[in-house]
Amino acid sequence: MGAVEKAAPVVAQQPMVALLGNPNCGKTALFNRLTGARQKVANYAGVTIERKEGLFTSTAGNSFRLLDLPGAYSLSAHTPDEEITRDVVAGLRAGERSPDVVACVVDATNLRLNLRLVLEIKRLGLPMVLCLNMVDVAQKRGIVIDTARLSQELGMPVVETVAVKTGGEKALVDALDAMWPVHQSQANPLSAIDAVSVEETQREVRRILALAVKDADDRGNRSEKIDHFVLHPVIGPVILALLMFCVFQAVFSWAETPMDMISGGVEGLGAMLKEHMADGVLRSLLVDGVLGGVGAVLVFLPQILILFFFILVLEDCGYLPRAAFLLDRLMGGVGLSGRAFIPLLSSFACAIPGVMAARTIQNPRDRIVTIMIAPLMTCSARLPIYALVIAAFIPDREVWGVFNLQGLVLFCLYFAGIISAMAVAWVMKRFMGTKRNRPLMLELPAYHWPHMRNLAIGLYERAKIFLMRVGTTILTLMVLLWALSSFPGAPEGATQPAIYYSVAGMLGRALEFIFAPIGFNWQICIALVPGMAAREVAVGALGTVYALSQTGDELATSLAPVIASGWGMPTALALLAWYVFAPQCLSTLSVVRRETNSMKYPLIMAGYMFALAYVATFITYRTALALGA
Ligand SMILES: Nc1nc2c(ncn2[C@@H]2O[C@H](COP(=O)(O)OP(=O)(O)OP(=O)(O)O)[C@@H](O)[C@H]2O)c(=O)[nH]1
Ligand SMILES: [Mg+2]
Repeated sequence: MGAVEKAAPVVAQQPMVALLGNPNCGKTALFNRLTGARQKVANYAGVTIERKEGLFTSTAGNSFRLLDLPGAYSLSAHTPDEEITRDVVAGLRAGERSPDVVACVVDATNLRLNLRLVLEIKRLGLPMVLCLNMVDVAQKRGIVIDTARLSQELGMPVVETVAVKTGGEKALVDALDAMWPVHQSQANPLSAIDAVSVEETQREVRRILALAVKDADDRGNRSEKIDHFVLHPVIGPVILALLMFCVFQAVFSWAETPMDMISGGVEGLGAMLKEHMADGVLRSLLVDGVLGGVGAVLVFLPQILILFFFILVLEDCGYLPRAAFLLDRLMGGVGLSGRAFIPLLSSFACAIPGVMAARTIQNPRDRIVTIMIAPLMTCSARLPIYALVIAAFIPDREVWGVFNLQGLVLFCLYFAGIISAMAVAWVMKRFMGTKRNRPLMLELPAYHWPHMRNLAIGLYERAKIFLMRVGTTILTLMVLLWALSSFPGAPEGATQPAIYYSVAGMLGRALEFIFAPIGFNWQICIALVPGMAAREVAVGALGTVYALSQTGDELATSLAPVIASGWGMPTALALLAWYVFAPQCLSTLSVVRRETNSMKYPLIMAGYMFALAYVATFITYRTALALGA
């Protein structure tokens, strides 16, 4: 081997270091710590699995490229994620440079599971360094690892890292520096891995563990004590429900001040424009189109961030896999596997990553059903609509002394989405024929306090995505809608506001035939048209439509009071029901087409969701009318 290495030339550009390891061992945390903001996120060519690459410069001034690979349990790939990881390290992916160094990241508290992959990768013969990550947790649990011995047994440098601590990555950087200059090398064929049986690998893992690791008696540790309650068959679900409940309460009560500040700012800006600009087309475009539309969506940033703050905290401290575990039985009841939990949970952010995450489900029927119900989970784009209508119609008061009524309604809307998703899954499973599912086997990580840096990065990314959408898609659609709503102008002797006679007004009135039975007026109908492209656009559209509907010269203040005086309670409830079900997101439908590689599923999805939406809205509206709400 030495002779071969001497002959190999030094890597010409910056060497490529690949971070590889089991899911959840801290690769991404390490990646973020090493690269900071110097990262590029894209997809692997032809598939929708995220590819993260970054750059970093070591203390010695050497510069490396870093690749964050999808987590894998084994190189004999079982899931599309694992396939990518295998192909990239083995240099089998066209257009993808194979790594020059593999930094294998392992969870130091779970070497028994993690070392198997290490041994597999070692057989590829690439230069390697082993990162014992989470040594902070290992230490606390009294796990003592003899790194020198481990390094000797594995035949590679072994370093200890704490990816969530400043400076916790230093040992890895030093180890990479020690490998400088990096020589070109070629991975052995994958058959080298298959040649060794799983049992043999397992035996080798046990042998090494016996030599290098002393595990203090693990029983009675903190996580297990906590899990005694959290995973309890009765107490567990109660805790889960309470937690979720508090989250939705907070979404309303904490967001109030920042929302007031944003809408105050938007209004102030509008007032300033009105004062300093002559009345005319440009002023109307800026005030009614841009500020009225975009401003109406922008105020929901605080609520979205608060919701994600909680989701990220729960994920980071290790609660989410437990929730999956708790819900496995519930999902089993409708014929879904617990594996569907993660895709469905992601769908609360947005159905698109959810649909893509369904790739990790091996059973094709389960996968299809999961994809089909993902858009029923309440995505963050619905939040603006829900929040707007709730703020306008649901009184902000206490119920039973503890709960805030607005939060309670929001909770119910989320719940309605979940329940109907389960019902649809159950029906689809009937149609497709049933098949028994194996119970969920999940690695439950130890609980730990969430890390500020991870939280901050997660929230920053959410905010960026939201603001990008506001600045691009929503802004464009708003300007377009403003144009459609402004021309042609009102005829002589008009009795209605000008928008009533515009192209959009005509369109809205035409649609009223379909939507009047479920309680929507022509303003809502207009807003639904651009709202077909993406849900939150409808809020902006209502902003524009109502800004242009204002008669006289008074300023269109925030939207909530305007709709509160314009709609009845039945219409408000009907609109909420509509948004629980309506398939108003073209991007989701196109991703479903791509992921299922057929037009059939997006069409079925759009069809069943429209039908559900219409029926649910009809019932809601008629019931509310009958009850005299
Ligand atoms: N205490 C502690 N926690 C860590 C450490 N490294 C990572 N974590 C936490 O472990 C969790 C998983 O980390 P990630 O970086 O997302 O793991 P990953 O390997 O990228 O996971 P996948 O992308 O799903 O394969 C996060 O909650 C981190 O905050 C560490 O060294 N110490
Ligand atoms: Mg990761």
